[in-house]
Amino acid sequence: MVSKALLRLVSAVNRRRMKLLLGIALLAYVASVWGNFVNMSFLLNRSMQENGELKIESKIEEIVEPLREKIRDLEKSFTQKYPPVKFLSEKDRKRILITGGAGFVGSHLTDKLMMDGHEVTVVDNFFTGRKRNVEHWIGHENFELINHDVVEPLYIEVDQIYHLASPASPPNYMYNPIKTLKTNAIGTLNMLGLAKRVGARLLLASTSEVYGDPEVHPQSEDYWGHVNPIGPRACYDEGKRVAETMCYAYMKQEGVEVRVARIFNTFGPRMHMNDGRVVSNFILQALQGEPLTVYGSGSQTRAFQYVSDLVNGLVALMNSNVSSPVNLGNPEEHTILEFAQLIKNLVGSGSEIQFLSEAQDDPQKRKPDIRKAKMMLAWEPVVPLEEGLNKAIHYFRKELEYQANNQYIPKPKPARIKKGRTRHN
Ligand SMILES: O=c1ccn([C@@H]2O[C@H](COP(=O)(O)OP(=O)(O)O[C@H]3OC[C@@H](O)[C@H](O)[C@H]3O)[C@@H](O)[C@H]2O)c(=O)[nH]1
Repeated sequence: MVSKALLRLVSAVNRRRMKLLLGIALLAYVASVWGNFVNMSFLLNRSMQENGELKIESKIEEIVEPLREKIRDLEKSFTQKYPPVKFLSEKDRKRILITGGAGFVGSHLTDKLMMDGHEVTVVDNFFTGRKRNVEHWIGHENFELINHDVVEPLYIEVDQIYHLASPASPPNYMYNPIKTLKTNAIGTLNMLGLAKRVGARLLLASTSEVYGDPEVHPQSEDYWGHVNPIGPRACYDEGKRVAETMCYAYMKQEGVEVRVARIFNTFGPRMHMNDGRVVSNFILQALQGEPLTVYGSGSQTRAFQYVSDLVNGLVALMNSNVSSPVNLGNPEEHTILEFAQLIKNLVGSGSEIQFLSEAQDDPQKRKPDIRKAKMMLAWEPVVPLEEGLNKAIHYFRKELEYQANNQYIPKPKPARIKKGRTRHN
């Protein structure tokens, strides 16, 4: 009896304990489920938040990255790297003035003389020259750019003057004939005056156009030429002829050291898109699928030199002791029609060839006799025509892209005389 009662008591106690234990276990379970739930929702919340933050961050990144790039570009332009420049001792370093130094030929000459280690001052009135042609030197300690018209006097200390300032393409020099005459006459007078004052040597960039429409072929330096003094080209032809006359008057009367380069047709990168000469016209027309405009029958001939050959010739002449005129050109002669075909092929263009009326007083044949330059300067052109043309084509292709990005594509200028009165100063 007693044992049974005891057993009941123990099991009753156990039952209660069991219930208690079960209760506690249940509570613990509920607590843990609740805990997990809270944890999970916290994690969920956090990941959602992180996700949102990531999205915002990537959005910000999208906006900021182009700005960062702009800052990097600006920093680069402040710490500009220049093309490599040789070091020259004080004794060998010259102070050189290049008039028309921002133009097509002038800017290539600037590059050469800067890279050779000289101090170069470029003077340009930016009629046909462009700052873009020399912008890669701006800020360099050996370089200076002056916006100045050579028709006005210039006072500066220099050892050598390369006098290139003048429009050179027929449409440009015919645009304002009086200004062309003033530039070549008064401009050259001013530069010779400067050369005399400071004891500098002056090289005149003369032209094959002093031979006019030649009756002698090929043209050597002793040919006096066949120029129409009142024709549309006279402002340039006669302007350069009088510039040559002035050089030799200053040499004989004042002892100024002069060099005269008679430059034949030249082409290459940095010709102006609006230049209007045959090479830039044909290349631009071929690249844009427009007809190649041949003036006259296309049987007139020219011989074209690449600009780097010319620049080497100019420097060789300046530093030589040859004071009489020297032809600088490539004697490989072609008809203009052959030339149009060659450019069409090199560009791979389907453009047609269009024959327009002949330009007045257009020289019918031209080819330099370069025996003098070969003998006295040990100079001759080395860049083959096709190689030079491919470089020019590459340049104009890039220029067209550049212009397209800037929403402006100029059309080549036709070599026609402007009617009516033009302004000049
Ligand atoms: O679109 C054109 C442009 C020009 N031409 C012809 O191509 C020939 C060459 O003409 P350019 O205008 O290139 O040059 P030009 O030979 O007439 O004058 C040049 O001579 C030598 C340099 O001193 C000067 O750069 C420039 O005056 C000319 O017969 C001209 O009539 C065309 O058939 N089509």
